[in-house]
Amino acid sequence: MPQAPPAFLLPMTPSASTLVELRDVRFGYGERAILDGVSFTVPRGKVTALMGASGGGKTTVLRLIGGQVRAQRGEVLFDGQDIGRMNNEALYAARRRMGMLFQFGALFTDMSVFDNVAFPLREHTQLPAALVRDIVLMKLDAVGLRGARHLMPSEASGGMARRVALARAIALDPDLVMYDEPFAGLDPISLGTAARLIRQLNDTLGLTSVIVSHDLEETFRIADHVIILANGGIAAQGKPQDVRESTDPLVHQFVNALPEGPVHFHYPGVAVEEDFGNHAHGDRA
Ligand SMILES: Nc1ncnc2c1ncn2[C@@H]1O[C@H](COP(=O)(O)OP(=O)(O)OP(=O)(O)O)[C@@H](O)[C@H]1O
Repeated sequence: MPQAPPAFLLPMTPSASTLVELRDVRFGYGERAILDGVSFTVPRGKVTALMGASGGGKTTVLRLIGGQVRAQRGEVLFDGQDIGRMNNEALYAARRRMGMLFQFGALFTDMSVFDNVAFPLREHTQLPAALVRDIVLMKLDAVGLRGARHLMPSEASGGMARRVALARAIALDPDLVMYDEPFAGLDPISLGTAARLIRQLNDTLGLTSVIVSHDLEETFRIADHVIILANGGIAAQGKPQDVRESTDPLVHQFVNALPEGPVHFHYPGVAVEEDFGNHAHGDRA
């Protein structure tokens, strides 16, 4: 009997409803696995929130999708193609379809708001200056900052800077936008504005959004799909309401922000009675 070809040789057909899929992914820095056996899908056209305790590997998932790191096992599919098996050319092409907004969305401080948003267009396209100008103004308009184009980043508030970074992230009309902690450090009003903007841009521009955030309330409000990472795997995924009502102890601890539960407050170490008053270990710290 002829043997079936190995799974990775089978052609992958992009799914109409899924833009990103992780299948049984393992990844660790060094020996320690940060993610082990992680599988989930990011539905096309929706806002997906990736949540979980600090250090649980959320940013690492974004880096796997962006191809900054490669899975040590399993597959990370973007529109049906395995990011981990792409050559540099294919990877750059895939990345051009992704907008990334990392923590505090660092702007180039020596460039105006306009030039910050124009940067990816000038860098990655041959568009004439007049068209670049129109696109930049359109993107700035989408985030409510067309009038602020001449400002330097130092003249913008934290919330405004975040919106400029967002305009820059969508400059090349990506299919996917990934946000790492888009609400960190924002006051409640700017936070609400940023959240609504993410939702609105997702829907009006036909994007797919992935948000890594610790802000439960705001994130649950705007997300269609929530994935909770814990202990290297997926603790829960589904509609925000379903996840909120989960009876799983770990998910319950997380969505109710309880200090104790399956996720421990203490970093693993020797027992407290072994550590205090015992100088035999010879620890200096
Ligand atoms: N470049 C690196 N080298 C070694 N370890 C790393 C590196 N980057 C991250 N880690 C470790 O990997 C784990 C997961 O990090 P990651 O940033 O993905 O978590 P996170 O869920 O995004 O955390 P947070 O919510 O605090 O941002 C952490 O324990 C972190 O210390």
